[in-house]
Amino acid sequence: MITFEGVTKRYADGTVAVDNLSLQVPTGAITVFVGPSGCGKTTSLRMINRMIDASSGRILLDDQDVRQIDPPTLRRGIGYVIQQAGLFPHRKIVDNVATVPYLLGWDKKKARARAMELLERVGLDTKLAGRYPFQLSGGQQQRVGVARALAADPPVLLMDEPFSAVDPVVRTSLQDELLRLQAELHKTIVFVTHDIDEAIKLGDTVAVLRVGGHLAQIADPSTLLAEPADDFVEGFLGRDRGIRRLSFVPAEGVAVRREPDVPGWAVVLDADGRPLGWRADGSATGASRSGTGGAEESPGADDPGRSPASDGLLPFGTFDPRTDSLRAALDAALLAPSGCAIAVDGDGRFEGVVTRQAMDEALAGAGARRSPGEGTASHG
Ligand SMILES: Nc1ncnc2c1ncn2[C@@H]1O[C@H](COP(=O)(O)OP(=O)(O)OP(=O)(O)O)[C@@H](O)[C@H]1O
Repeated sequence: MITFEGVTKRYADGTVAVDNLSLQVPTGAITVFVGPSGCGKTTSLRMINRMIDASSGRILLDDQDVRQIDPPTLRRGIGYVIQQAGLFPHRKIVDNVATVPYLLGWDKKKARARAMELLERVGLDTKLAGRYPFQLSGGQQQRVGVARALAADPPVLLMDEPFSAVDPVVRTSLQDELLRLQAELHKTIVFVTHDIDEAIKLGDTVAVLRVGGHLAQIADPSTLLAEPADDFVEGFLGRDRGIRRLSFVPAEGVAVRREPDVPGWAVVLDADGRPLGWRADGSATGASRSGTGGAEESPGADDPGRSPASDGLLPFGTFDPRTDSLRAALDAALLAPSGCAIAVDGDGRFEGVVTRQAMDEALAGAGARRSPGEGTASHG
């Protein structure tokens, strides 16, 4: 746990970057500091590892005031990742990653072995180990930056806009990779961004700051979207809050009808029981059977030369009620001409359909729930 207790930072020119900030960063989870430019995010982050010292107040790492720990010792337990990775240009990738182990006096072989392991962990081909930073793409360099921060296995990771210099596609994959890593490593991560969507995707807890280093609100993303504390937070969250919040409501509560049809429409399955598309009732050319597991089978299902379109099938959307969010279920419904989502298992096999009424009820239920900790659906 990292605790800010009435922390203020006044720079030499009198600028108050952070003003009486009090908040808690829970152990083993991702806490995001988000807010507009100049609101004191970076200053707050850097006070944790004492790259900047607070003017007043205290920051406790577990129960110890960071001012009582000398900076090199403190930073050994705190990984740090910055925008554009900040790699040493004249060191090979493997040696960049092994920087902290070398500083800690590990022998070269052990430090390099650790570096290779970490390159794999962050999704990089170990063949890149012998290259120099300029020979890597921006996204690859960011992954190296994350690997380097993790090298000495610090319990705390500080990440300052680490993904903001890469294009949106690479950024999404870096975010996904961080969530995957965190599910294994359970580090205490403080992540700074000005992008509210990134904050909502990555944060277990999101602290919204306003200019002057004031805490506007701290909450889990679902609560933040449902109950912004004031107009500033509401404006910063942007539009579509209601829809975005559905990402945090699990789809498992949605009623699934086991039969493969709804009034006017039938689901057509292939021989393995995977959906091929919707067919309007009355246009069916195959034998129409109903009942659990008795979906209508497409006449062209086993013929790879025949596309669903050539069988007159219409688009469909699927979701897995065990792992997906209500937003994914709603999206699946919106993709279908029937207006109904198709539930599938982990192998993509048909399980049932969600009638429009069932979807309405699920959405109404989601709207009624306002308490934190309501959902465990995966982020995004
Ligand atoms: N060394 C400094 N001396 C004086 N003022 C500073 C110094 N560093 C930062 N500031 C000011 O402190 C305020 C907070 O800066 P900080 O970098 O913490 O904000 P930020 O939220 O991280 O901004 P951004 O998103 O633009 O990076 C800003 O007004 C900034 O100009």
